[in-house]
Amino acid sequence: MTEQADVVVLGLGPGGEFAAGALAEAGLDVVGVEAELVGGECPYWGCIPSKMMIRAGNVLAEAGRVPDLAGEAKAVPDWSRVAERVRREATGGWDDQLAADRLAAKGVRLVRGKGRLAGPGRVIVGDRTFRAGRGVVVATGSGPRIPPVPGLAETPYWTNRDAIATEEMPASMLVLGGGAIGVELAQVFARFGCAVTVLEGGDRLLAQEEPEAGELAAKALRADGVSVRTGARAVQIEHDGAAFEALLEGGLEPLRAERLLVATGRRTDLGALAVDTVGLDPTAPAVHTDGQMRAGEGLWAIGDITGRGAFTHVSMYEARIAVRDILGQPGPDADYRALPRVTFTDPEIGAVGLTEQQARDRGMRVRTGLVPIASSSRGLVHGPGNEGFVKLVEDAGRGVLVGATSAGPTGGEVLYGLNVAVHTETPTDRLKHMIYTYPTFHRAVEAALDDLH
Ligand SMILES: Cc1cc2nc3c(=O)[nH]c(=O)nc-3n(C[C@H](O)[C@H](O)[C@H](O)COP(=O)(O)OP(=O)(O)OC[C@H]3O[C@@H](n4cnc5c(N)ncnc54)[C@H](O)[C@@H]3O)c2cc1C
Ligand SMILES: NC(=O)c1ccc[n+]([C@@H]2O[C@H](COP(=O)([O-])OP(=O)(O)OC[C@H]3O[C@@H](n4cnc5c(N)ncnc54)[C@H](O)[C@@H]3O)[C@@H](O)[C@H]2O)c1
Repeated sequence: MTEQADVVVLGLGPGGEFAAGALAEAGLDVVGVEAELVGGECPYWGCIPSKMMIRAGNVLAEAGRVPDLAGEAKAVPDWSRVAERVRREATGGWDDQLAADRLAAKGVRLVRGKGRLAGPGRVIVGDRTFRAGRGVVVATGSGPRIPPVPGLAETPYWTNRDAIATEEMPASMLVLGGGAIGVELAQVFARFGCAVTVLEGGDRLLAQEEPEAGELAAKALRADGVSVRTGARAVQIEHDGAAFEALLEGGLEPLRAERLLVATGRRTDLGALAVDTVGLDPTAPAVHTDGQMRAGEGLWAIGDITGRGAFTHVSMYEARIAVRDILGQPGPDADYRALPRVTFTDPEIGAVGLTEQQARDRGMRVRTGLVPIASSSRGLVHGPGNEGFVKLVEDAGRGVLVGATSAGPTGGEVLYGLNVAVHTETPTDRLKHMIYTYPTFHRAVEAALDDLH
């Protein structure tokens, strides 16, 4: 027998959980389908536990700066404290009962299981079929992309999930991929005494950001003892029961490590969702949507599955738009010009909008301004750990910022003002004539504006 609902939300990660709750609170009959844990990747194996781990590593690094600034401090890393905090405070022991109860309190009917589409407005979960009167929201997120390196699939490699859940700090770890996951976790593990090597196939870390950001990340990782190998690819991976061995392109000396973390990007599986039953391409890497997150008649898609940036804030942003649209409330289209992101290394690397190269590739006449944090008053005050920079990218034709990077001790927080500037297209001439608090890290923005050339 087909069960009726107004809306079925498929996947209850940050976007799906928000959408399901908001639609139910608005009075709709909502079924939320979740295959694993209500809350998705972010609270259990992503943002929250990884940032707790990073916080712990940063405290150790700060302790290491005490002798230069304040006297003596002895910090003895103990991973069990971090693992315990991740277990207790972040993930509740990887138990989603609280989240499930919260959703139920909002009126959502939670259905546990793997769902798939079965034609317009229809979702199958196990032996149950649901018919959604208003529509279906697809919010099934992404999983790790495992590269086809010979031998890798047969080894007990780690993904982010194993690295986040580990109770033991390995003696050594090889990280495949120098993107956000690779660099954040490499630094944490190194700070807890693990001998880490990052193998990045491209010519720099954080390839989606400014080259200066990749250089800074590499310098920071090396300072923590990480071996950073860019332009390096494994051609064969083996595991002998005790350790991994990676044979490298070019016949370079093989690398051995106790653990191997695969952090080479994310993937979606539209085939498994049977998107062909609603007329979409099951081989596509993402679900294409319009500005109101519509992917078809009575079909919305939000989060990692839309391919607009694998970030929790993108998923939540898109969820708000979809909720509004489903409720028939008018609102602006999704706008990704000022998409912000922060890589939570120490120093933090915040960025918004376009990189210099992306702006040039779009045919803009570009001016850039760049100032190191260390040369600012606040950088001087801060002392050790003051590495970073502010880089601005201006569309000189329109006199507005189209991109910016703020790297430094609080780079992610400094980003906020730049995010507003790019989003609102505030003329750079107006930005130049405002008052910047002294002595803050964000005051480097004023100097970078003066440096535009
Ligand atoms: C290590 C790590 C660190 C990260 N750090 C940050 C960060 O600091 N900041 C940030 O913004 N982002 C970060 N991210 C990215 C962030 O976690 C994701 O972008 C975000 O979780 C995506 O949300 P989502 O709503 O698309 O769904 P997801 O969180 O991917 O959840 C999707 C849910 O759908 C369920 N599902 C999938 N298929 C089905 C199905 N067929 N039926 C039923 N349920 C299904 C899954 O079980 C899952 O619970 C990090 C990711 C990782 C891995
Ligand atoms: N702070 C944050 O907001 C945060 C933190 C972690 C993850 N995330 C999100 O999760 C996404 C996934 O992170 P990620 O780091 O896995 O992916 P990524 O796409 O950011 O980086 C993957 C890297 O792996 C490299 N690579 C691919 N195949 C390789 C191979 N065979 N050998 C060596 N290198 C290879 C790529 O060149 C790339 O630089 C990010 O793009 C981001 O959206 C966000």
